[in-house]
Amino acid sequence: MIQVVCAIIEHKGTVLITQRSSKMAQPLLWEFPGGKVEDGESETDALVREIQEELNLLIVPHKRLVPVTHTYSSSTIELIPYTCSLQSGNILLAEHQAYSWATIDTLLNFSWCPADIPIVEEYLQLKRMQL
Ligand SMILES: Nc1nc2c([nH]c(=O)n2[C@H]2C[C@H](O)[C@@H](COP(=O)(O)OP(=O)(O)OP(=O)(O)O)O2)c(=O)[nH]1
Repeated sequence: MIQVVCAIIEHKGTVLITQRSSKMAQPLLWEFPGGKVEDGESETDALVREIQEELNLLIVPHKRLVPVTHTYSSSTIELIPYTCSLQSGNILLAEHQAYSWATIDTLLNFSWCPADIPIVEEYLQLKRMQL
């Protein structure tokens, strides 16, 4: 199974979400940015590396949420989410089509990659408990 880490980057009451480009797998769907964990790499090292490469941002991972296993037509992934904070950098999109700093109450309005939906739901539940 392919392990994919993704970052829920929280900043000023919003979270960063990204739209996959037409050339990527799951084209034009929205996701939490991240990517595959390489051999010998920790989940959090992979996350920090991917966000630097894809978005030019330095992040700090915090809480690991519940991983989601999802089977797409060509492969099965384990998608492992972490809440993260932003340390520094300005967004430069290397691969994605678009990004949005989305407020919590708009998250369900986006067309998500299917594997992300349980993660969005868990995250919304966490946020409601914190209110
Ligand atoms: N990064 C990321 N990938 C996701 C999410 N949800 C989801 O289903 N995926 C899928 C899409 C891809 O099939 C796979 C991750 O591939 P990727 O293309 O983002 O990873 P990568 O940057 O390491 O890829 P590569 O081009 O180096 O192979 O996981 C998500 O929230 N974030």
